[in-house]
Amino acid sequence: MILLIDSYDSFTNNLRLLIAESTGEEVITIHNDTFEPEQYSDFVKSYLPLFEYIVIGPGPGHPENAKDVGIAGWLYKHYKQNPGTTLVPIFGVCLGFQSMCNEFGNRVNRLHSIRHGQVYDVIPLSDTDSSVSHKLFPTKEKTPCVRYHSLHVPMEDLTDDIVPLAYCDDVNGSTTTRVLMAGRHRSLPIYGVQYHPESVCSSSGIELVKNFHAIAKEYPHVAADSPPQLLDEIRRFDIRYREDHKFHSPEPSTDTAYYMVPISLPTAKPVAICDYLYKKSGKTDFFLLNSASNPCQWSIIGFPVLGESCVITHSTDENNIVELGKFGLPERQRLDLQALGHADIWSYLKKTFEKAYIPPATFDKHQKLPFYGGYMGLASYEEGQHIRFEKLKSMTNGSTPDLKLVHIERSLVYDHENNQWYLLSIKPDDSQWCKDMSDELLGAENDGKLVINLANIASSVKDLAEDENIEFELPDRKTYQKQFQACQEYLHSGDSYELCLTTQLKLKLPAKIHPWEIYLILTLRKNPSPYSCFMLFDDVILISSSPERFLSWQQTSGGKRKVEFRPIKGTVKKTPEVDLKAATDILRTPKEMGENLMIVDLIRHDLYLYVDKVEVSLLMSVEEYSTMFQLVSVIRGEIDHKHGIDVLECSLPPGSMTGAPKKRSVELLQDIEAMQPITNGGRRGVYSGVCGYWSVTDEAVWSVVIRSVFHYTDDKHNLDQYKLWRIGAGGAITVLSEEKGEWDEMVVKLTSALLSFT
Ligand SMILES: C=C(O[C@@H]1C=C(C(=O)O)C=C[C@H]1O)C(=O)O
Ligand SMILES: NC(=O)CC[C@H](N)C(=O)O
Repeated sequence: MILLIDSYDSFTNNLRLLIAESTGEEVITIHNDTFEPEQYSDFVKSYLPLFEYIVIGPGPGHPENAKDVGIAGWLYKHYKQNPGTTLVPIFGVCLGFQSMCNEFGNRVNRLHSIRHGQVYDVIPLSDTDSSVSHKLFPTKEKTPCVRYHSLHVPMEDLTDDIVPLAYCDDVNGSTTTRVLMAGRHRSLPIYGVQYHPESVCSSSGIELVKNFHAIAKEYPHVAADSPPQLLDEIRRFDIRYREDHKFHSPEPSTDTAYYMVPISLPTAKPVAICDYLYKKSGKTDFFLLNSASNPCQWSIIGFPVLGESCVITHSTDENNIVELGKFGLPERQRLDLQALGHADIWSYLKKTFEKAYIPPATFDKHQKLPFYGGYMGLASYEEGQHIRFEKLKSMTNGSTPDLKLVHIERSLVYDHENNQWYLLSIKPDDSQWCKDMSDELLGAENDGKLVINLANIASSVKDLAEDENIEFELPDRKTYQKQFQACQEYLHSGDSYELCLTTQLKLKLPAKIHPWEIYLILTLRKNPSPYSCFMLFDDVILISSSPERFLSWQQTSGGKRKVEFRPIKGTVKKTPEVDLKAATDILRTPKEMGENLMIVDLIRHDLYLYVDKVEVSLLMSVEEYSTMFQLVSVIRGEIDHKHGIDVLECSLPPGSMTGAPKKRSVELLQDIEAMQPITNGGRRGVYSGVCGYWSVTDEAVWSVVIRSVFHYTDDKHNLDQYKLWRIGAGGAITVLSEEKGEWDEMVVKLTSALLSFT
């Protein structure tokens, strides 16, 4: 068994998998603060003998801050003070390595040229130690490896205790500096590397771990035969151990009554149908998830039933309450989650979903569809992890709606590739509605009412900008400059490697403008995108034109789930001069590729929490959108014992919206973003969260809420004749960023939504 100590990095699970795969051993991962300082000595006595060796992982911060390293720093000290005893070998990675050098008398300084997500050749030095027959670097071969560090241990004045084992050449203009990349203690079984062998772009990670494994085996320490109860105890400390995560799928039921017919509406596109229904009734009691272009094949229109369909509301302002209402009715039932036996809203959702679950086999005799009914809705940024709720203020007069899900039993699903519509209902005894809806649509099609050219719809909508009462307020530039500086300080101090700094724009719209008009203008005319949505709840309205799919999961034939993330990171504005080729040249530079790589490694880590096989199937591909070019990667895995919703829960907020490492970055961003008063204590709300669907068959697609406008009906800033709409925008700040460039990128993104109103 191997112990991995995590210092809240966003790459730790990648390291765990690398160790497990290279050695075939069980790896127990604990946080550096899983034990309190007064328990450290007991920990060493009771648990340490269970392990063949310890890996001390990377993380934010500086080894001299006791809080940043926790038990890891103490362990090195303990080894230093007890050199004669039998010690369990240690392997330190990045912060874990810096911490080792620091404890043995070395300074840890800021790097002259900070490297985050950059590939460098690691060059081994000869190790003359003849007491061990294995070496960390047995050959002199250089290997390209990824660096994520702001700090380093100056190589030129290493203490005698530390033997350098590898370095890299860092070229800066005309000067080349050697940066220490690996070392070992002169006499104790402690080794370490400064780079990240677990990154997807590092070579020879497996060999490195195997070499250390062989070295560790030569030390006299032999892992004790462990009493099973001690093993059970330590496994419970593992960061993956979660008792409440079991999910019970019911047996396939054979008597699910449902209705599903393909209908032929050759001219109708999803927006045309919604627009037809809106024009006819003046109402928008539909929820639309629309894919105007690749890479999504499907669009879904959900029809909640007035006064019947359940709407789930959760606010992080009242974390322990879930509210249940009926679509279109103001009454809500308030339930206490703890009293119902739920640890949190996610555990409630899982239990509620189990009751609604219909195995995909039920629909086998029909066309396989992504959605047969289920939930449509959104989760805000604050529904994700690491938010410090005590600092937030509500955006509304009451509590801010953070999670909204409407249960959909009636829907229309459109297959863009085959131009085929499906009408569905899983509501019992619903054939009359199905017949009426189908007659209505076929009638409209025959009468030519769905033969609406999308361009015509778009141009028939009055340009919102003609309404001179529209006002908007950009984020304050001076404050943004301060925010940018604050980010730079944290990137230089080693607290973060990338910070996705975001701001919000206040948009005052006359109350008479209908949200559907905004949807038409935004998604048809101004910013067509693959993941647009229209969601009108009674307390929050979301109109999104997102290019970024966050997470999807699908069932496979063996009852497992295939999950896929599609992060975007790296942005270039489209201009007459910047075409695909020019954009590719700009995006294939260390700055943009480093930004993307950091998020790819972070998402691999999020996914590896529950999944043992993860692959990066697309790395930094340049994609073209309406107003910009972006770098896109795809990360896939297959989950066995857990479910898609577990992956969603543990990977929110989306890494592309936080930066890395996620926990520290979210905490820092909350304070930095609070400098702009509109954010109410660094609250992002719906922006930066996710929206999408979760089918009763347990398949789902969630996109990132960006390039979107949203409105809280009870927003603190609403005025009598005006509604306050919000548009969020931001971008990843790295040490290679310039303030003006980042401000401009943020404005381009704001503008992609704001264009609808100007
Ligand atoms: C933060 C936004 O976008 C995110 C940041 C990106 C970047 O830094 O390049 C790209 C896509 C999104 O993940 C936004 O659109 O507001
Ligand atoms: N990846 C890491 O562990 C980084 C260590 C340290 N915080 C630095 O920035 O240098």
